[in-house]
Amino acid sequence: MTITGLTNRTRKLVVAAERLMIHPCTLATTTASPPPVLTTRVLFPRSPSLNLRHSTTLNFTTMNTAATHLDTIFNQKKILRSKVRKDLKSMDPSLRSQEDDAIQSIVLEAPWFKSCKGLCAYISCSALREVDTSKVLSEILKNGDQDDHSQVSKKLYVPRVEDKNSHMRMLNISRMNDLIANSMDILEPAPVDAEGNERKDVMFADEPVDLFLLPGLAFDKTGRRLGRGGGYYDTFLTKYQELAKDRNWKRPLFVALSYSLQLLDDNVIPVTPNDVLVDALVTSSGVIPISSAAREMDS
Ligand SMILES: Nc1nc2c(c(=O)[nH]1)N(C=O)[C@@H](CNc1ccc(C(=O)N[C@@H](CCC(=O)O)C(=O)O)cc1)CN2
Ligand SMILES: Nc1ncnc2c1ncn2[C@@H]1O[C@H](COP(=O)(O)OP(=O)(O)OP(=O)(O)O)[C@@H](O)[C@H]1O
Repeated sequence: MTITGLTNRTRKLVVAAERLMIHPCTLATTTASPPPVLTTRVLFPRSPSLNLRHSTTLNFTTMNTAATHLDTIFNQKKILRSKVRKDLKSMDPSLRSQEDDAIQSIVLEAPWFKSCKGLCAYISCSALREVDTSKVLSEILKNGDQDDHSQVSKKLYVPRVEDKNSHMRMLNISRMNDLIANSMDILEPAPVDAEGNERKDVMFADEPVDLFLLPGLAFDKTGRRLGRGGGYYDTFLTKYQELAKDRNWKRPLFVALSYSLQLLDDNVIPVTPNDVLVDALVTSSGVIPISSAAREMDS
């Protein structure tokens, strides 16, 4: 069997399984509750026949073992997502609004935010109980005004889902009116602006972005992030990292915004080799720098 002819989902699984063989991932043996967390390293033998770049032949026994392991991880993610969604739904609304304000003030005051010239940020969706980004976004767009010189003016790119195959683009907007609700009720930009011009896609921009503000369901202090399961962000962040490397650009900072209840004990969040780690978290208590890049930016 060859890699060509596989469905998109199977191809993703094959690539993840191949990476799993090369970089065995950590499988959390407990889910969201209860701590303490014990983690098991699951080791798979390396198999030269699994390097798809050099061979199109798959070793099915090894592939099946890896696929079963991945299925277990995806199931654990699913269970954890349900638990966090439930916790978010029962979060006290006044606590939520306090945390929304605190997190956004911390972002607006952070040196890495103030100095950034371009960023990709999510448009928060209250139905999904995501940390609010509306104040941050309106501050950025206000800075686009010619009369406002209080901060470095920033180019803002926001997500647009193109299809169900984890394909998302980040398109430039200059006002909130540029947005319309999609089928998931998330605001996103139309591909063309009011004048009929194609919106700038960050993957084709001449200038890099310095920062990503990331959504998610759960996070930990080692940089793990549990998304909503679409694979949109992991796919996008991996591609953007490759672009930055090809162009010799500084890698942007990946910063996730988290309510306190979304910050879980270290290593409880199951991960696969495709999951991209974040550099820092912002909670209502402050910035949690994780990577060395984040520690440098925060000082
Ligand atoms: N504000 C925001 N925009 C975003 C994302 C996001 O997480 N937040 N995305 C990040 O990928 C992409 C869209 N992906 C999404 C994936 C799932 C759901 C969603 O509604 N999930 C439901 C469960 C649906 C189900 O299980 O069938 C939920 O989480 O409650 C929304 C957006 C791009 N834009
Ligand atoms: N059992 C499975 N086998 C193969 N692929 C799966 C399985 N379960 C989920 N996937 C796919 O893996 C991809 C990544 O899922 P993952 O759980 O890592 O997403 P996520 O990190 O929560 O999402 P995001 O990156 O958007 O924040 C998705 O495209 C999903 O369709």
